[in-house]
Amino acid sequence: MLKAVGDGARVWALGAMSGTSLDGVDAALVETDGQDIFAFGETRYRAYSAAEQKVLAAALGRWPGDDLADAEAVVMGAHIEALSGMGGALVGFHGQTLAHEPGGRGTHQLGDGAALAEALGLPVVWDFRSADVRLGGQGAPLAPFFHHACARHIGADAPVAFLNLGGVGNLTWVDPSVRRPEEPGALIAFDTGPANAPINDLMMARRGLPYDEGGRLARSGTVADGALELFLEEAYFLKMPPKSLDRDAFADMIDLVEELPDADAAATLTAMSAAAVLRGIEHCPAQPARLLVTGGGRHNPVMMDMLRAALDCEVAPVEDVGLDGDMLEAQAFGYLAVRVARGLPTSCASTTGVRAAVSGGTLSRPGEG
Ligand SMILES: Nc1ncnc2c1ncn2[C@@H]1O[C@H](COP(=O)(O)OP(=O)(O)OP(=O)(O)O)[C@@H](O)[C@H]1O
Ligand SMILES: CC(=O)N[C@H]1[C@@H]2OC[C@@H](O2)[C@@H](O)[C@@H]1O[C@H](C)C(=O)O
Repeated sequence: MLKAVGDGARVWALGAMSGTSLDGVDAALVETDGQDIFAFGETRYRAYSAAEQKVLAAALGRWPGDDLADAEAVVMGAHIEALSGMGGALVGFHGQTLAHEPGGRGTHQLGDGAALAEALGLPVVWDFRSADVRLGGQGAPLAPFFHHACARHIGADAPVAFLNLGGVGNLTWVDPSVRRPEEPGALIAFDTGPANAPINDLMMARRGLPYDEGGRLARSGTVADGALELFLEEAYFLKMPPKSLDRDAFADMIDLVEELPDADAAATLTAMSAAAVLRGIEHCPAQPARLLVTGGGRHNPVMMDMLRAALDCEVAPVEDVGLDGDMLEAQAFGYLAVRVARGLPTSCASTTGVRAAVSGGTLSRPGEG
């Protein structure tokens, strides 16, 4: 099987992502040779229960060596359930990010790829971020090489940008005329700032709800310009890419809206996330023809309207070009797994700041352990 993965032919790869919002595991099949995308296949979503989310939330900020047995059992159990029986020639297993300090202690994605390979009977590529960090990179974002393939897959003939609005936001500017993602000029990518995480935290603190469904609370409020201006003074926005963030890097921004009524606070946090994207676009070489939005934030019409009001380009969910915004990250790690199995790079200076293009990830085969 691995020979087939290694020989350059197209294969079906199974990708799995458990994002920073701790909602569940996304799993998706993608057919690729590690360069081009040929087809997208079955997808699955396995939600974490409230009890599992609690275990994972308690593990956030922890590092290898800490007692993480309960959290690891949650991550492994959910992935085995999600991925079993889906098929594919190999698996790309992101794991659950618990901590991310690329300039400090490193980056930590919980999950044991060797154990997953045993459980599924398939080769598993995992620990995608550590090698990049060891070589001086941010270890994130890693979806950009996949975004480059997506831009070519959808037939983009001008620069286009992908925006993922998850807990954190990340932006990839792609010039599809540059054939290989690691070539100069092909990509610029970085985390824009907070996206949904602060809004979710506010909703939980004030209303006991996980998120602002449809942006309804924000829609009924007024943006506090003073708080927005203070937020935009954050040094992060002036920093040139590449740059990346931990989920809670902006947790203090909730203090900026502490005195505001609920609706105004929600409107202001939503405006902050949109403004962070605008600042991000200013770091791109040119305004993209289109901003294609993926991740849960594309379901928030207030956030989408704020982006449309601030940007000159078309702002559309990735569904408009036939992609699946709930599964793009899972597909990305399936695609990246094939690149790792074939020794192709998964990040480079313009995506993570790594010294030289690197193929980041560990390959574990069943029967090795
Ligand atoms: N209908 C909706 N209305 C408003 N917000 C929504 C809606 N659906 C999802 N969201 C937001 O999107 C979030 C989930 O986004 P997503 O699944 O992309 O995050 P993630 O993949 O866990 O994060 P990351 O990409 O940072 O790892 C929810 O927590 C919520 O804030
Ligand atoms: C360290 C880590 O897990 N980062 C995530 C997180 O979620 C969004 C943003 O922050 C991005 O940097 C990254 O995920 C996507 C999938 C990426 O690597 O492209």
